[in-house]
Amino acid sequence: MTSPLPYRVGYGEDAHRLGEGRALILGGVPIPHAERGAVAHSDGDAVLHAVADALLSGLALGDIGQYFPDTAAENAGLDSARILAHTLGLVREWQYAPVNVALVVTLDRPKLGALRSDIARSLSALLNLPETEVGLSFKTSEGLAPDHVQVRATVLLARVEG
Ligand SMILES: Nc1ccn([C@@H]2O[C@H](COP(=O)(O)O)[C@@H](O)[C@H]2O)c(=O)n1
Ligand SMILES: C[C@@]1(CO)OP(=O)(O)OP(=O)(O)OC[C@H]1O
Repeated sequence: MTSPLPYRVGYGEDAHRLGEGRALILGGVPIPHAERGAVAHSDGDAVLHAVADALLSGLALGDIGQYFPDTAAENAGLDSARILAHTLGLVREWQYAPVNVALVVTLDRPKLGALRSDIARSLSALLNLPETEVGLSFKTSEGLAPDHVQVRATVLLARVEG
């Protein structure tokens, strides 16, 4: 399976409500001292969900909910790294590979700046990309949406031979 295009662009988003008693995991990194975490069927890693959706959208392969329904008991508490690994497998089947990713994480609290390199390193390992190809922006909602985490992700995919 492949397409004639040498490059394809993908875009994904995810948002989760923040609730007490939940861990906040972003890009595979548990965020220390987070007062609230993502309320979700899986582990709620909105970064990995947005990146996986961006990869799928770049190849017009739908979205993660089609592959990992939130109605399936076996997906409860799912490690989102498994969603990303499955998605990367589909990308490889289509003979593409990610070239770079660019993300915007909107979260009022906690501040994430001190964790930028931890999150970039984790994403770089999960995506098999150099850290220089993982762009991370953090934004507050300026108090407009204090009860949720939102992530937007773009990815460039390049066709690979064989
Ligand atoms: N969770 C967050 C949100 C933002 N930051 C950093 O704060 C700076 C100001 O953000 P604004 O939304 O007010 O523009 C900016 O440098 C962000 O990187 C953060 O570290 N963690
Ligand atoms: C990941 C899945 C599956 O566990 O559930 P959630 O963790 O709720 O996440 P979401 O981004 O809302 O949608 C995809 C789901 O199918």
